[in-house]
Amino acid sequence: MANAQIKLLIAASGTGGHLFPAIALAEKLPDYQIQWLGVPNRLETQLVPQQYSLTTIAVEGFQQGLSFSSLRIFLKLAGSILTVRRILKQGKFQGVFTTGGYIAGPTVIAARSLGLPVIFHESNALPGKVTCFFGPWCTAVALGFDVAAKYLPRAKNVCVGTPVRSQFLEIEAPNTLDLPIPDGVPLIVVFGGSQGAVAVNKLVRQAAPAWFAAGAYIVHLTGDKDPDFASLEHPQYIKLPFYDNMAALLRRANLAISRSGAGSLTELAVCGTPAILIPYPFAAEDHQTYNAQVFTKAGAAIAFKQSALTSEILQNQVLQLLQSPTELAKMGERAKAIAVPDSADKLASLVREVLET
Ligand SMILES: CC(=O)N[C@H]1[C@@H](OP(=O)(O)OP(=O)(O)OC[C@H]2O[C@@H](n3ccc(=O)[nH]c3=O)[C@H](O)[C@@H]2O)O[C@H](CO)[C@@H](O)[C@@H]1O
Repeated sequence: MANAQIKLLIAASGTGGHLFPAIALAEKLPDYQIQWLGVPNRLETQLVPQQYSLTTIAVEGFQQGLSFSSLRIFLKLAGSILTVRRILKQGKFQGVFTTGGYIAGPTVIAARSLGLPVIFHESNALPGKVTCFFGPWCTAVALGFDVAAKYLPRAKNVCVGTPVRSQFLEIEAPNTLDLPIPDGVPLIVVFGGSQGAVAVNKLVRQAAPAWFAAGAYIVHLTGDKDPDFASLEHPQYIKLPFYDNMAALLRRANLAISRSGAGSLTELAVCGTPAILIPYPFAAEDHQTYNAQVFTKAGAAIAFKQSALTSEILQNQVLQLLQSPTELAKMGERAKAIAVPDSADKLASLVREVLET
């Protein structure tokens, strides 16, 4: 089969953690015809259309328990399945790739009911409900962390790591940081996933004066929903709602303070950045705690439960680490040991194996 004729539907929607791995995969398949399936008003409407044609459908997740609302969502799901079936048939697609989430349900059902292969990527250490339910029906389930396999005993699992954006694989990235950080000063980078983390932001602002006094600079990526965005000003403090050049920033950072979404962790590993992790306490099935455990067990990060963390504890932990560059370097090395820098290649090989043989 000539590759030019292979048509792949990518169903990836919502946050950076779902979109960036799918974009990284798509970039490794330049000979494929790729169409994107997403949801209106989510991040894909900003990130995808520059490169790929995007079709959006309305999907929602089920709430706990049965109610009129779940009946409405069930009818919507049935409608979405029919819509995706029509897209797949009309477009003559040969297969589907998805990174999970709400959009994966109707997409997997539609594709499998038409006999089409599905490759599902699950980036978290604890697979989501959608992955556990639909994984066994998929042709292959690609995993970000190998510990996830034990939760998917009936799926055809292949551990490939999680693909990162191409900027993380460019050797020149360390020199492209366009922020005024002097050479040689300790740099702390704070970020809370693709949407920011207001609770972490608050703790960091309270703890920051002692870090400034210790000579550290802070780049604080707050997200765009922080009501106190403007409340801290300091010559050693740079605040931004969002920053694109994460590879250069994480490589320059001496320490990161972060949520433990799979995308963020994968990038910390690829950059060898030591981290303090504060898992998002309301993430589905507390999966960010499981992600963080992969890094704490490896000695690559220190994790705190948000409910037990005060600004004093955070302040002292950071000061202690800043005074121990050797320990920070060791943590960075251990983070690098977890990384799978060629993950996008591995995932692309898996897609090709499924669709071309
Ligand atoms: C709240 C929640 O449930 N989040 C989930 C969501 O990811 P979510 O997108 O929230 O978080 P991730 O850590 O996976 O990804 C964040 C991404 O945003 C990027 N970034 C962030 C800030 C910034 O200024 N610039 C920037 O580029 C990071 O570099 C990273 O690539 O899906 C992931 C994959 O299933 C899960 O592991 C996360 O737990």
